[in-house]
Amino acid sequence: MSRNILFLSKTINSNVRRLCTTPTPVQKAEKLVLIDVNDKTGYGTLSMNRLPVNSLNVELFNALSDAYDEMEKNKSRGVILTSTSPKIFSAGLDINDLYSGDSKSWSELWDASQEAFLKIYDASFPSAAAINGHAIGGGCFFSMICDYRAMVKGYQIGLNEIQVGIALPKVLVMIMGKLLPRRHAEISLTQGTLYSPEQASKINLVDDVVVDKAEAIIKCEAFLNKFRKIPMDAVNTTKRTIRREEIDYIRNNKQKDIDDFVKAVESVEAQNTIKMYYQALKNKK
Ligand SMILES: CCCCCCCC/C=C\CC(=O)SCCNC(=O)CCNC(=O)[C@H](O)C(C)(C)COP(=O)(O)OP(=O)(O)OC[C@H]1O[C@@H](n2cnc3c(N)ncnc32)[C@H](O)[C@@H]1OP(=O)(O)O
Repeated sequence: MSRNILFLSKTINSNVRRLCTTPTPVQKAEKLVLIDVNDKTGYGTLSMNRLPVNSLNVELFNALSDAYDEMEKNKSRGVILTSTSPKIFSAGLDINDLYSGDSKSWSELWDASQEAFLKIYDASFPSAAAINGHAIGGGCFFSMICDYRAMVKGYQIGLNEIQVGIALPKVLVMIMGKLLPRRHAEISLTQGTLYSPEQASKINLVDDVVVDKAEAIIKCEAFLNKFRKIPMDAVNTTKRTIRREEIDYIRNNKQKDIDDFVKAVESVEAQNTIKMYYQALKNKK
């Protein structure tokens, strides 16, 4: 093919691609959390759908909160939290927002994250995480606040905030400190360790290691089924006793917790590290 024809063919192909992919104004935006309720079991599967990596921003936090509100309204028997991505549960906070934000946008981000945290952690039904891919930073955290975790082999999980340059927010420390044996929590939080599912299961970070998403869903359903014969009021009262410290901390210190987060993100050291981390992520290909 001559160079001119090759150029023409590339141009046509790229125009056709553009015509096929450019959304028209009438097209609806994709929902950030897809809800699928199983009529037989009464369980709702909530799939995070902010592709490619389900990075957590205000809109995704709000969509999670709204989905939980809907589950509460419909008297759900349980939720399975997962993702539509074939290989990522969630890559944590949106690094673009950490990199390019300001104190107002970081306050809004943390405010929305607190709301989503409370909806999930203080829900009146159990949540099980089907971790079908990498669960990093906030992605790991949102699986940790579910009542159960099944994770697919071959991916990584952990709270790596320290590597991104952010001092660990208090509620993350509280929850990891309760879930993991003390020594592992300390190492994990201060070094930002990422684990394979097999390693994570040895330190209580995940409950079961599975081969694929289908098996993760089966395990989650089996976990939720355990509550079918137990009165939910008794379960919820007990759960709230266990979780009171973290819930009260956020409810009673909302603004201080937001201020602490903003302070941690806006420090010069954190911003330099976030910038380097962001650039390394973009240059890795
Ligand atoms: C009240 C309390 C509530 C608490 C709420 C939350 C607490 C949160 C606290 C902590 C902060 C964090 O979460 S910091 C973020 C930590 N996350 C990470 O470090 C993950 C970084 N990403 C990766 O390691 C990898 O991308 C991956 C392993 C997740 C996937 O790798 P893969 O090779 O499959 O894909 P790419 O790396 O090519 O990524 C595709 C695409 O996505 C962009 N990307 C990835 N991660 C993020 C992110 N976190 N934010 C924004 N964008 C992200 C990446 O740059 C690629 O973009 P381009 O295609 O444009 O290059």
